[in-house]
Amino acid sequence: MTVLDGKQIAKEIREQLAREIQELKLEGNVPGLAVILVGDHPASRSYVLAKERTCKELGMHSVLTELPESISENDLLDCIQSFNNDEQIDGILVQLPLPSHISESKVIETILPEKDVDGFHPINIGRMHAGDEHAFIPCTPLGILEMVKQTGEEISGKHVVVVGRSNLVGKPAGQLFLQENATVTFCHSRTKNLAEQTLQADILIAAVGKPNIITEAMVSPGAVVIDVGVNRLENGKLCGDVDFEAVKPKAKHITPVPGGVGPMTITMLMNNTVLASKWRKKTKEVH
Ligand SMILES: Nc1nc(=O)c2c([nH]1)NC[C@@H]1CN(c3ccc(C(=O)N[C@@H](CCC(=O)O)C(=O)O)cc3)C=[N+]21
Repeated sequence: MTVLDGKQIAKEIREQLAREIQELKLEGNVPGLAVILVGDHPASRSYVLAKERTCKELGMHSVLTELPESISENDLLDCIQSFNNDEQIDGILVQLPLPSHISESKVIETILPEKDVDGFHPINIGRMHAGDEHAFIPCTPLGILEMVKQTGEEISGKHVVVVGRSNLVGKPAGQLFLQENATVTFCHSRTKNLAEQTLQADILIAAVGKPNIITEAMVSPGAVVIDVGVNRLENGKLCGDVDFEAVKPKAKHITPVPGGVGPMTITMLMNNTVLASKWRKKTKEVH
């Protein structure tokens, strides 16, 4: 059994990215990320600050815009437009969730698809489903795939069971593994016998948002278990969807929370921003 160290894997990828960014800089191309935070939810704020810190650490250009909770939808859309038109900005991320008076889909659809490093724009979702190599793939699913690849386990032909079907994690994660030639099953709150499904998994991805929903009896021996849950307990501690201590002895590889998928997510955002910068530069050269 191995516990997959997301922090360490993320660090190695960031070192590689830092080298790539140095080379891009020599060509006069500095990847730039704009992060927009609406309101001052403490957890969102700390994620956003972590994103900015990582940008700086990698030598990227970064701009953080903090807007009040009361901002109108139109003013937020204008702010996005100004980054769409900003030549120094390759990637735009609007931290979710947004206040209820603002339409998330309007916001996402205002971001230029070429700068949508979250991979949430319908154009990128469509490109990803079509297997287009110029799709931005959402950061958490990308992080999950990287962690599974790190184990050296073959993915092709394996049975991946995804528990959770959110647009941000569950759905794109399943799609990504389908593209890697896995057989994919999606489970959710209406799934009849959840354990019957999860016991079929060679690779089990838990992305529900409920502490300990995946128990030891639901995991088959030797499975790879990826825990995407980010649950804040009353005592302030962070925990995943998997009963980690009980499942650990049964799994071949398992990710902890914290220190698993979370750190990979931010690193994949940096990866997507570097890609955005390279792709945009190429298009400019062609035209
Ligand atoms: N537009 C948008 N894009 C996102 O990618 C996005 C978002 N909105 N809204 C919120 C979720 C959540 N998310 C996380 C990122 C890193 C950790 C992370 O690094 N977690 C650390 C622990 C951090 C802690 O202790 O709080 C860990 O798991 O080790 C967690 C969660 C990105 N999200």
